[in-house]
Amino acid sequence: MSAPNPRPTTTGGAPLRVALLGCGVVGTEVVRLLTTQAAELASRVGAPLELVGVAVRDVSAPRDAVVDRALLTTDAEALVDRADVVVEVMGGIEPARGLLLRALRGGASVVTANKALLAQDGPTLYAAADAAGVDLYFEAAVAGAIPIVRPVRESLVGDRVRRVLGIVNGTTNYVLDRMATDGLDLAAAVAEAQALGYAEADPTADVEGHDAAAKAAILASLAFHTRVRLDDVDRTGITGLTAQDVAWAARTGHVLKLLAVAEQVDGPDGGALDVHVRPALVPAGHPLAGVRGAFNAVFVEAEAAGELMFYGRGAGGAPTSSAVLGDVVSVARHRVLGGRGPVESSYAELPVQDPGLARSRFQLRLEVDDRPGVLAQVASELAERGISIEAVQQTVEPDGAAGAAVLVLTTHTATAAALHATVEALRDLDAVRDVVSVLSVLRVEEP
Ligand SMILES: NC(=O)C1=CN([C@@H]2O[C@H](COP(=O)(O)OP(=O)(O)OC[C@H]3O[C@@H](n4cnc5c(N)ncnc54)[C@H](O)[C@@H]3O)[C@@H](O)[C@H]2O)C=CC1
Ligand SMILES: N[C@@H](CC=O)C(=O)O
Ligand code: NA
Repeated sequence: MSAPNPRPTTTGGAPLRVALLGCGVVGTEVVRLLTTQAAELASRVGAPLELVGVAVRDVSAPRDAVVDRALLTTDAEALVDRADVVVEVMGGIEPARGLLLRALRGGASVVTANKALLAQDGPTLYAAADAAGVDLYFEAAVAGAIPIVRPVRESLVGDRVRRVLGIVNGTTNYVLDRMATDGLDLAAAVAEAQALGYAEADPTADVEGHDAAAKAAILASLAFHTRVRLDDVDRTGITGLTAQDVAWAARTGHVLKLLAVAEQVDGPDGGALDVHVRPALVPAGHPLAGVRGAFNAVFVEAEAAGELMFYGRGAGGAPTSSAVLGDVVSVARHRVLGGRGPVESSYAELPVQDPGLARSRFQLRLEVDDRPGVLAQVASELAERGISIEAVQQTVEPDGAAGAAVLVLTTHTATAAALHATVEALRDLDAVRDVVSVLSVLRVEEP
């Protein structure tokens, strides 16, 4: 028989009071798990979890039957004040920020799925949690159900992460997948993602890359022990992509994905961070290319561990509620047993690199005059700026303009600044009718 636990309990087995802020797609599923798994959760925590209230905007709005209407309140502050654990799934900056600060300063532990808030003002929340000696957990904020915050913050903390590559937005992955496989247009695919509960309240946050940028900032902060904020992330969404871009990706052996990338680049004093979100051409054989629908995946390259991939459902009420409940159990256990979990560290304080200095391979698609000497002119503009060409493909499209050819150039690694200067110069050439697209190509590390 094992010895009795010598650590003091803070509750003596009394129920822990849980307050839920927000009862939408995720909140409803959190209520379902708290209700249907109550007995098992109590065993895992060492004390019952009692849902003491659910803060909503409108108590009379229609709700899933699993939500006990007697728990609904519009007085979120009063609810926060009588909770041991506050679960925030309302989203947005205010009033979520004020409520979570109130909770932390009052000594409650906090679980949140709110990546927008963490990426904008995480350090204020972390400081409040530190000052009060309580937990602030947020596994659901990055890649939904996939355990990635905990692995990066805890499991890999003894290693040195070099690069994190993520498909971290389910909506945009769903949209790109539907465009590639079913020929849907962007608006129709976004409407489907909204109906399935993947999209943010304002889906612009998804398609313009803000949601992925928030997750990139959180992952970069954890992986590189540096405070990276939303504004530090160089961001491009998917609204500029066309059906042709998606089709050409396939023709050149790639799949178009919206990637969130955080990488430590070499340089003096430990180097700098390149943190960006942008559509990228992923070679069809890379594990990230096979991530379909609303699934997410985060590919981590670490010095000792090598390559790791975390894959699963990154959006949707039920998957996200799994991550929320995992955190609720962790913080509740800490309250029962005493102590708190690992906290953020930002000792490295690496600067974030100027986006113009970021290096990538690129693919340019041009519409050019189909006549002798044009390829040489184009190649000379690249050479003039030190950009080396890896591959060239030229075709005359059956439905193309008269006398025009499509030229697809893939470059070796170049800086974004050199590439953009080249694109401007190409646009000025008489023989170049249009620079139709400029896309990054994922750099694949040799094993
Ligand atoms: N839906 C998903 O797949 C995922 C969502 N998240 C995050 O979870 C959070 C919630 O997302 P969803 O449930 O999808 O959003 P939702 O829009 O379905 O639900 C949010 C709920 O909070 C309520 N709310 C907003 N402000 C309020 C206030 N001041 N007082 C009381 N209630 C208020 C809204 O009326 C709504 O019912 C967001 O931070 C989101 O980014 C994270 C991972 C996945
Ligand atoms: N809107 C987000 C939800 C999860 O964070 C997404 O589409 O991934
Ligand atoms: Na997660």
